[in-house]
Amino acid sequence: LCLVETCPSCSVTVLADQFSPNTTSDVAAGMLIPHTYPGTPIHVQKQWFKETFTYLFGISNSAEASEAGIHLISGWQIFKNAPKEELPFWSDVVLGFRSMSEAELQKFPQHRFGQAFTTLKCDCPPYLLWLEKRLKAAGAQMCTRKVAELWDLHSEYSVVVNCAGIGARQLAGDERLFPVRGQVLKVHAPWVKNFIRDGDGLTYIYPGVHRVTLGGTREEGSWNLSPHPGTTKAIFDRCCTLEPSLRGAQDIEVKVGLRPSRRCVRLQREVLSQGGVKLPVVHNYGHGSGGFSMHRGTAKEAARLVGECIAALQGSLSRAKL
Ligand SMILES: Cc1cc2nc3c(=O)[nH]c(=O)nc-3n(C[C@H](O)[C@H](O)[C@H](O)COP(=O)(O)OP(=O)(O)OC[C@H]3O[C@@H](n4cnc5c(N)ncnc54)[C@H](O)[C@@H]3O)c2cc1C
Ligand SMILES: O=C(O)CCC(=O)C(=O)O
Repeated sequence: LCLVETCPSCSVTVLADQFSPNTTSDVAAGMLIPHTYPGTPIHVQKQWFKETFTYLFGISNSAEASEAGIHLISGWQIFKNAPKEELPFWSDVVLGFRSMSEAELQKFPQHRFGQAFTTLKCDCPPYLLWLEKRLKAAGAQMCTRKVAELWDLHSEYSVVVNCAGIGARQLAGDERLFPVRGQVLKVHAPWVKNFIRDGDGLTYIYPGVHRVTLGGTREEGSWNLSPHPGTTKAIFDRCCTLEPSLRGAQDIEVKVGLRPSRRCVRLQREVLSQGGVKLPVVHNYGHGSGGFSMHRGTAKEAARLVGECIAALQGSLSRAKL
């Protein structure tokens, strides 16, 4: 969508073997809480987060908010021990970041420190459907197709953007990309209004418009997409320790997704070439635990790189004419 908006003269086709609701992005809680990519400078990560926050904040303040599933949400991140950094790099991007008061901490007797703030949340299938609707309205084609090799696209398209998530491991032959399995529960508990996140990142309660997401797990290297019943019970018990009223939650649905993890998001141009024929590719994958938190910022950079590819193609065409 960002590409269509940046380069309205491009004709865009989205190829995917799975669309919503069958992608990793549909499993996510969709919270805007950044994770740190060790291989990317912090100022770049902050910029991606800020661009994403600003974009979604605009939607949350518009008449589209409900259909897009975007809303502000307030809550607490709590710690048993003092956090490594008192002020995370994103503390001045979210709204009203502050230390929790003693009175607030009384709700969490096992935790001694906490941060309170307001951030944004995307309700995942509705947000993805809203993006898809806007893309189609802008004239983009959606096509269900598994791509075996990026090169297979060279005769049909001038530039390829690779946003294949964990699928990029095979598609781009990238062994630095690995799955971090996450199991979550989606439950009906409409009385839960605030988010609660244990600072260890393992246990979280994220209320959305219709369902509350309870998490979670982070299992590096696991490709197993089947829910594990023992893990479901453990997640539920951990969340009930933080928010005992969840014992009354109903309609528990279990979801598993594979976070496409890497030291840094791969946002890069590459030119594939065979027998003198060239295919420019822009990679935009490896968002790990932060795909929602960073998506608009990384999409803007990917769209800028596509602009460079188009300029290079136009340059070589005019040279060929000369
Ligand atoms: C349990 C869980 C909770 C999460 N919670 C959050 C959160 O609260 N906040 C946050 O910021 N992030 C969260 N994440 C992370 C987030 O979900 C990911 O970073 C994000 O979904 C990655 O998006 P993507 O578009 O790169 O990948 P995907 O959503 O997996 O999309 C990749 C697309 O490429 C297609 N594809 C792949 N290979 C091929 C191929 N060879 N041919 C054709 N199509 C192909 C797929 O079918 C799919 O359509 C969570 C992840 C999990 C697992
Ligand atoms: O880490 C969080 O709190 C948000 C959820 C998430 O990003 C994840 O489970 O990967």
